[in-house]
Amino acid sequence: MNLPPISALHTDKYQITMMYAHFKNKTHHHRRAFDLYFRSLPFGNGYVVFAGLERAVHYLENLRFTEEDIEYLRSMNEHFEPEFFDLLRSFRFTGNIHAMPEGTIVFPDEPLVRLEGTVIELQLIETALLNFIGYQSLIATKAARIRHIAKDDMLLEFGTRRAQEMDAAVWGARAAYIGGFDATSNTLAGNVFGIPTSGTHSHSWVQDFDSELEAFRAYAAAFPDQAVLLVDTYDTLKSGIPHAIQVGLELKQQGKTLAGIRLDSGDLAYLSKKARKMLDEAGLTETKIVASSDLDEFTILNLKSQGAKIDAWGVGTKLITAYDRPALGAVYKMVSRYENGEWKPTIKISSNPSKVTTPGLKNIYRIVDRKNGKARGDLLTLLEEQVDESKPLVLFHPLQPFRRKKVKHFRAIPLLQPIFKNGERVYELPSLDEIRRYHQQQLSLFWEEHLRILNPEEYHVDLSENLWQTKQQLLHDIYESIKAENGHHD
Ligand SMILES: Nc1ncnc2c1ncn2[C@@H]1O[C@H](COP(=O)(O)OP(=O)(O)OP(=O)(O)O)[C@@H](O)[C@H]1O
Ligand SMILES: O=P(O)(O)OC[C@H]1O[C@H](OP(=O)(O)OP(=O)(O)O)[C@H](O)[C@@H]1O
Ligand SMILES: O=C(O)c1cccnc1
Repeated sequence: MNLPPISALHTDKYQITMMYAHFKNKTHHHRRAFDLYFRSLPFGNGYVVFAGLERAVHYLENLRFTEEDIEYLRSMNEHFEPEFFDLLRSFRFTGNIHAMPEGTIVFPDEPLVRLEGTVIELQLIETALLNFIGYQSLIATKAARIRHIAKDDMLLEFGTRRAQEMDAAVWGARAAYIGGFDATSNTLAGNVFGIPTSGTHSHSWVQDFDSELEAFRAYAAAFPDQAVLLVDTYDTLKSGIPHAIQVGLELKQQGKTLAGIRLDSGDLAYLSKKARKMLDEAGLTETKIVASSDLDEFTILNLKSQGAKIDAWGVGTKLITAYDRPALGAVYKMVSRYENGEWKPTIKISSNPSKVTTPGLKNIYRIVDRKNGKARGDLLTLLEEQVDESKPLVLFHPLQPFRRKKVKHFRAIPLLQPIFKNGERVYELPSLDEIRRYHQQQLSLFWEEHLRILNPEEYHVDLSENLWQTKQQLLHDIYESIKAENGHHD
C-alpha cells in the first residue's frame, strides 16, 4: 500500500495554540492520558463497527512538521517564538496507544482508543484521529446494517460520485468492505486496499449507439461472460430486457453466459420479478439481476418483503454519505494527568449525566458466557484491576447502580490492544480480509436482539465497582471544592 503522508497541519488551530501555550508555560512535556469514544449510537443501530485505525497508524508513524509547515505557522501568529519551531522540527509521536482492532463491535462510552503521551502530542493528533475514526466507523456501521438486511446477497458499493470528496470515497469504500460489502466501484480503493471491484455500464453507453441492441452487443463483445447490461435507458420491459435476452441468447450460442442485467429505476420489485420470469423463460437462468437507485437498508428490506428477485444490490449515496446520520460525534477527552510519579484521574462534568466523563486509565473487557459463547455485557475497569473469571461477577448499570446482575462461568476478553509503545508501532496491521473475518466473528458473539436494525435491545456497558467509586469520589471532591470556594467568596 502506497499512501501519501498526512500533513501535521491536518488539525484544528486550537491544538497548535495550546501546544504553544504549553511551550511558553514549560508544561509541554507533561504526560497526560486521553480516551477516544462516542456517546450515542447512529442510525438507531444497536452497535458501531470500529474502523479507521489503519489510517490513524499511518498518520502517527509519519507525523512530522516540514519546513513548509513551519513557515506557514510562522506567518500565522507573531507570538510564536523560534524555539517553538525547533520543538516542532524535532516533533515525533512518542506516546503509547491502545485501541480496538478494526471490525470490533463497540458501544457508547467505551474507550475505542486509549492514549498516553506528552500533552502537546496528544492535543495535536486529536482532530485527525476523530476525523478518521468517526467517519470510517460510521460508514462501516451503515454497511453492516445493509449487510444484515441483504443476508447472503451480493452488495456493491457505488458511492464515489456522491461522496463528500475523494478521501471519503476511498476510505469509505474500505469501511464498507469491513462492514460486509463484497466489492466497490472505486478502482483506486481496489488498487490501494485490494478490495474486489465491480462495474456494469452507464446510460451514456446505451445513448452512444444508434440502438440499444447495438449497444448491448458491443458491450457483451468486449466482456463475454462478464457483461451486466443496464436495461432501463428507454423502456425496461418492452425494450431493455428483451434486448438483453436477445444478446444473452447470442452469447449462449457461443457457449458464453450473460452475467447480468441492472435495473436502475421504476418499481424494482415488480420489474425484477418480471425480469426473472422473462430471463428464465428464455433459458437464461444463470443471468443475475442487479438493482440500484437510491437504495438503503430500509428500501432493500422492503423490496425483499415484496418478493423482489434481486441478486445483487448497488448502494451509493445513502451509504457513503451516512445519509441519515452524517457524523458519529466521536469525542476525545482527557482522563488522567501524570503528576509526581503517579497517574491522577481527571473528570469533565456536565449537567447531562451521560456526558460526565469516566476518569482514569481504563481497560475494557467483553464478558462472554462460556456456555453459549454470547456476550453478556462489556465491563470498564481501572487499568490496575484484574477480572477474576473464577468468581461470579456483579454487573450494574452505571447510571442506575441498583440494577444488578450476577454473571457466572464467563470469559473476560480484553478489547484494547497495544498499538504504539513509546512511539514505536508494536501492532501488526491485519489484512483487510482478516479484518472482515474478525468483524463477522464479532457479530457472532451477539444475540440477534442487539443486531436487528430497528429498535435493538440495548447492550450494557458497565463500570467495575472500583471505577464507579473512583468516579463518584472525584465528582464528590469537585463539588466539595466548588462549595468551599463559594464559601470563601460569600
Ligand atoms: N417496489 C418498491 N418499493 C419501495 N421502494 C421502491 C420500489 N421500487 C423502487 N423503489 C425506490 O423508490 C425510489 C424511486 O426513486 P425515484 O422516484 O427517483 O424514481 P426512479 O424510479 O429511480 O426514476 P428515475 O431514476 O428515472 O428518476 C428509489 O429510492 C427506489 O429505490
Ligand atoms: O443511487 P445511488 O445509491 O446513489 O447509486 C449510485 C447511482 O449512480 C448511478 O447513477 P447516475 O445517474 O449517477 O449515472 P448513470 O448515468 O450511470 O445512471 C447509478 O446508476 C446509481 O443509480
Ligand atoms: O458499476 C455500476 O453499475 C455503477 C458504478 C457506480 C455508480 N453507479 C453504477
